Order: sequence, then C-alpha cells, then structure tokens
Amino acid sequence: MEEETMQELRSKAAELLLREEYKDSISAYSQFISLCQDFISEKNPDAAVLERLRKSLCLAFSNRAEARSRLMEVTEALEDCDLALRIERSHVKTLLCKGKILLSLNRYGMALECFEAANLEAQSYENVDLVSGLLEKCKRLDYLSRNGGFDISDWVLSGFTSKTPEFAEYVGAVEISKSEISGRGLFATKHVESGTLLLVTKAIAVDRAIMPPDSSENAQLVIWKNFIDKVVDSASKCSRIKGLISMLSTGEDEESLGIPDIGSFTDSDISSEKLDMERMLSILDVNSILEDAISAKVLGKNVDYQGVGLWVLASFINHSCDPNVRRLHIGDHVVVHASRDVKAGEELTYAYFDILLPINNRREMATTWGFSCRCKRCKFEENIFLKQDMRDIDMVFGKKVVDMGNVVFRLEEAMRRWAIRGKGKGHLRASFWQAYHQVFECEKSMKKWGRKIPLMNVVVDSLVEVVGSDERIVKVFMDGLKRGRFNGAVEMEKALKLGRGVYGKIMKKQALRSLLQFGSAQE
Ligand SMILES: C[S@@+](CC[C@H](N)C(=O)[O-])C[C@H]1O[C@@H](n2cnc3c(N)ncnc32)[C@H](O)[C@@H]1O
Repeated sequence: MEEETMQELRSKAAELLLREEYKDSISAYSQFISLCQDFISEKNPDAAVLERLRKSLCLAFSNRAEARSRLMEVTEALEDCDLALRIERSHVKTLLCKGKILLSLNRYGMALECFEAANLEAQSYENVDLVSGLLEKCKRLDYLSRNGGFDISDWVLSGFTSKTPEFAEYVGAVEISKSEISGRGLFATKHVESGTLLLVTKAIAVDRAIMPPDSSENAQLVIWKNFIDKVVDSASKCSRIKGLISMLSTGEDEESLGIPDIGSFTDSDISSEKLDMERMLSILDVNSILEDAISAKVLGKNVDYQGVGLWVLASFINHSCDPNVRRLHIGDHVVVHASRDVKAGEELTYAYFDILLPINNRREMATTWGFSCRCKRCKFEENIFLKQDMRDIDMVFGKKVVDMGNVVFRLEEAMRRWAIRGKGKGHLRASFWQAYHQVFECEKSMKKWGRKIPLMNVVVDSLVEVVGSDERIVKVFMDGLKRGRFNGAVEMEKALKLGRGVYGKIMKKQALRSLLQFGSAQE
C-alpha cells in the first residue's frame, strides 16, 4: 500500500516537473522522499527492494534539485544534488545540474569537476552532446577566469550586432586592503600600464529600462524598486550571495570592517551572515552603481538605457578625484581596467561622479553620495582655494562666460606665480577642464589665446597623469588630430594609448580605432 502511494507521488512529481510547475513538483518530491526514507528505515526491505528504492530516492533528490534550480533556490538545490550524489556518486543528471548551478555562481573549478565526472559516464546518458557542450563551455570560462584573455574586437567591429562576447569572472593583480581614503579599498599588487585588465565581475542583480530624457523620478524609482526586489530574492535563495553582500559597507563605521581575502571571491565557500532588511537597504544605497556613471561606459546598448546594479568586488573600489581605473559594462559584467599607469601597492579608485569640476561642485556631489571626499586632490585643492585669486578665477568660471580663454590664462598665470608644478597643475587644470575644453574646441578662441596658454598636448598629458584617461579628454585630443594640429603617427599612437585608458586592452587596435572615431554614433 505504502509502495503504491510512493509510486503515485513519484509520478505526480515528475509530471509537475515536466509541466514546469516547480513549486508543486518540489512539494510532491518532498513527500515522496520523506515516505521513502521512512519506509527504508522502518521496513528494513531486502537487498533488491532497497536497491530499487535508493535509485528512486537518488532520482527524486536530483529532480527536486532541478526544480529548485529553476526557481533559483540555489542553496537548497545544491544540497539536493549532494544528497543524490551521496547515493550515486556518478549520477549524470545530478552532476549536470550541480555543474550548471556552480557555473551560474562563477565557481568554474568546481563546475568543471562535475562536468568532467559527467562526461566520463556520458556514454550511458541519452544526451551526450549536451554533456560535451557544457564541458567545453566550462573549460573556456575556467580558462578565461584564470588568464583574463578576453577579446571583444569582433563584437566592437560588428557595431555590437554579433553575439555578445563570453565573459567569466576574473581577478587580476588586485587585493583588498585597508585604505587611507576610507575603510577597505582595492589595491594593485603589481605595476600595470594604462588599459590593463584588473577585474571582471558579474552582477548579483541589475535592473534596466529604456528611459527617455524627460522620464519622471517615478520611473527611476520603479527601476530602483525592481532592482532591490531582485537582490533580496537572490540573497534569500543563495547563501553564497547573501554572504557576499553582507561583506559590503553600510557606509557606517568603515574603519572597523573586516578585510576579506580576495581568494574567497573565486572558488572557496562563503558563509552566510545575518542580513536584515535595514542593513540590506543601507548596503544597496552605498554600493549600487549606475551603468552610465561618469567613469563607466556601456558597450553595445542603446544610449537611452539606464541600469542600476550590484557588483560585489567592484564595490570595494573607493572614489577619488584622481582616479586610476574605469569600468566597462558589457552585458551583466563589469570590466575594470587601469585608466593610467598604476604602481604596485597603489589604491585603485574610480570617479563616482564628475571630477572634471572645481572642488565646490565635487563637494556637493560627494555629499549627495553621503561622504566627504578624503582624496589627495581634494586635500590639495582645499588649501589652494583659500587664496583670493583662486576664488576670483572660480567665480568668473562659475559665470559660464563666453570667452573661457581668460579663465585658462589667469589660472596658468596664477600657477606660475605660486610655483605649482607637476601633479598640482594637473589637479587644477582638471578642475577647470571645461574652460580648457571650450578654448581648445573653438578656432576663434585658439586664434586669440593659443599663444598665451599651454599647448593642448601638454594640458592633456598633465591631466591624464592625474585623473587618467577620460572620454572627453580623448575627444579633444582626437579633434586636435583631425584638425591637423599635430604630427600624425606619434600622436596617433598617443591617441590609442589614451583610448586604451578609456576602453581597456580587451580589444585590438582596429576595434579601438573604430570606437575612438565613431564611438557614440555606433551605440
Ligand atoms: C562602495 S563603498 C567603497 C568601499 C568601502 N570603503 C568599504 O570599506 O567597503 C563606498 C563608501 O566608501 C566610502 N568612500 C569611498 N570613497 C571615498 C572618498 N573618496 N572619501 C571618503 N569616503 C569614501 C564612503 O563611505 C562610501 O559610502
């Protein structure tokens, strides 16, 4: 009688799974599993029956894992996989299910073990091609995650119409350490040149919508709410994701936060911590980033797209008004690269907001971010802005006068009087970038001021040395090249170096060229 009930439950559960009614299927399998386990322990069946029941139990755990994985109930699905594999170590269906879940969690090494084990048994499995396909994909991702050999050239050259390139999470020459800016930060472990890939990380969740320029605040709130729901849902279904999120700062008491080992983000276990809703919301407030932020570039998407997401490893990157990294958003991945040469041990920072502005404007933006900026450039400029001349220049600049040449001229003269050299010059030029920009882009202004102010080439070099490559700076440089202001080949090489600072080294010269010349038109 009991065996009959079990048989009925098992058939019902399998049918529900086929019909993609996962919740009901999980419930039916749970009942079957419980009855089956009781039967085995209470009835002590003979060897043949026991063997049959154990096989059924293994399949039930495996199918419940499948249903749970479809609902993204990752932690419970993995537990079911392990229960099934404890009964039958090389159960192909379970190995595939477990491998796919591990792959979705970017745990390539462990996923590879599952697919390799499944492949050994695959001859007896009806879908041999599926097994070998998954094994090959996992090998590729595992390889990319170890050596970071991404190349998006073909995709860029196709105008982003070909298949989006395959990305795996990658941790380059970086570590998390105590920051002088605030709490923890990400640091370079070796000298890297501009454009070097440092990190590729996949979003915990991201929400996007097409947002026309005049869209209401309400529309933004909808994106934000959807995004929060997605993160909360993922964290509730996956203890690893919950563990990762709980490492992040709430913006309070950052100096007391623990310093996670960078290795724990790749293939090791992360324990789940307590994470109530209040803490979760503070974490999202402090760490969520916009895809179209100033130091980011969304590749392959419509310009009206707006997206907000959470990328855990990138969340350890502090802001600086002298940033040295930028990020590209490609699909759900964030790709972080050096935007200028970086020395070993240097903290990696990007701009959370526009830093090509004077200190007062930057202060306001930092306040809306909830902090007061403690970067070196702000400290330097706080002192300089005590000078009356500096405040006068800032006032004229603030009036958005038509002829900004006067601002540039007065600033350059003041820097000469105050004997400001090297990085200091770059800092102040960055603050008044819009004035330089206006002059360099206007033939009439150049005729009037050209001889009295430094060459554009010189200004660009000093800017990039302190704030790294920036699309706007590169554009002015490229426009200068097109107007024939410089000697061709050497300057073209320099333009490509600047371009690598903006777009990274994950594409060949030809693709980079196309982005530099036609970038915005293609997106
Ligand atoms: C995304 S987190 C960066 C990592 C964070 N420092 C940590 O320990 O986890 C953003 C928070 O870091 C701090 N922060 C980042 N850049 C800063 C800066 N330039 N000056 C002061 N605080 C900064 C602020 O508290 C901000 O809310």
